[in-house]
Amino acid sequence: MSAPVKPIIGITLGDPFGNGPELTAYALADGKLYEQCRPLVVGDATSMAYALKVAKKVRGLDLSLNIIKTPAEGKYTPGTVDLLDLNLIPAEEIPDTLDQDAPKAYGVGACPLGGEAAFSYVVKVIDLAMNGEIDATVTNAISKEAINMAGHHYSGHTEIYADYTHTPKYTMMLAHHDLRVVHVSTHVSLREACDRVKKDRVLDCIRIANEGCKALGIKEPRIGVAGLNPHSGENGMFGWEEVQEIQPAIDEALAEGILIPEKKPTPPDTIFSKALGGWYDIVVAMYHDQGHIPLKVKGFVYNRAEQHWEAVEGVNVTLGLPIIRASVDHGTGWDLAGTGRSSELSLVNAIEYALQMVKAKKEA
Ligand SMILES: NC(=O)C1=CN([C@@H]2O[C@H](COP(=O)(O)OP(=O)(O)OC[C@H]3O[C@@H](n4cnc5c(N)ncnc54)[C@H](O)[C@@H]3O)[C@@H](O)[C@H]2O)C=CC1
Ligand SMILES: O=C(CO)COP(=O)(O)O
Repeated sequence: MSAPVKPIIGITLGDPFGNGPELTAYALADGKLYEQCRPLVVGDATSMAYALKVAKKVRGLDLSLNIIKTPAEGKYTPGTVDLLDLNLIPAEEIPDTLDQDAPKAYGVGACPLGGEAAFSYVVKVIDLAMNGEIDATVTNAISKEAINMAGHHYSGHTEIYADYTHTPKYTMMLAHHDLRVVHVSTHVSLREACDRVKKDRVLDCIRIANEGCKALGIKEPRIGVAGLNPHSGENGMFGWEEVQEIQPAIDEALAEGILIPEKKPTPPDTIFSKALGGWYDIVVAMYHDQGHIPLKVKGFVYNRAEQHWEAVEGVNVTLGLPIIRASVDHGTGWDLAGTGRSSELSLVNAIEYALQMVKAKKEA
């Protein structure tokens, strides 16, 4: 019997002056990954080649680069990084500090060149997935400032993916192992976020959260729905959104058979402690930081005495798309990018999540 065909996971390099290239080198240095999938990097050969040299210098890793034009040309064997080269970053644009004892941060930060390249990698990987040439996509961090400097007016990957896949209803999920959260709104001001707490959007997010958990193989997802105001408003004393918008959305979701154990908005200050205690498979948060802060408090662990991040874990998944997208949940890490001292855990988590979704999709 022939071995099953392994899924191709398209991984974008992210901003070429950010941490994506070196994290990709570290994640792909794990030969075991190749037992489960065929990783295909979408980016620039110049950036990847420099990151491989950093990986060799800092961690002693010996990886070779296979520059290809189509996914079919990949070797997909441990020790080789297969890269679809979009050829947008000239080698001389990459600050080279390899002759020093420890490589220094690029120090370039957000710029139109990096933004244009990062945006192009994302568009390319979406295109490959939409055409069925790859099975899932995983993204490294882009800088919102840089893509906007390059003239691409999006607030992040989520909106780019939604636009290029023509998806009207979607939401951002963050996950740290079994702790998951989706967001009613993301990159808008806090004032605007409050205005966006509307029954229809909350209901859409509950439905997408339910389907998203099923896409991860969870048969009967249990959903916690956060309130917006302190103590969920105390029946209008501290705001009416729970009464006027969130409860009606919950009632409709319950009528559709969706499992919301508490049947009402849960006070936001305790919902994540309950989620950690196993009350829900996923939480619906009312705005960006309500969901992001608890997930990053759990996933980002800083050792102040030794002055370094011990863990930067967590995954960002866009739910509601016709294709699979999982991502690191940290940013470009400008202060460390280029030094080889960033942690690849979040990228490894994202690849694992993408594989879990590919498997659940096949079994559905
Ligand atoms: N997934 C994405 O595409 C995201 C992109 N961003 C972008 O990243 C840029 C910088 O944003 P910041 O708010 O500074 O967040 P950041 O996550 O880049 O950095 C926050 C802190 O975490 C550290 N850090 C980040 N990733 C790390 C890793 N893998 N290993 C070790 N330490 C790590 C950084 O060095 C910094 O001290 C912005 O332009 C923003 O648009 C921010 C969040 C997510
Ligand atoms: O900035 C992020 C989370 O705050 C990541 O957003 P995107 O996944 O949309 O790029």
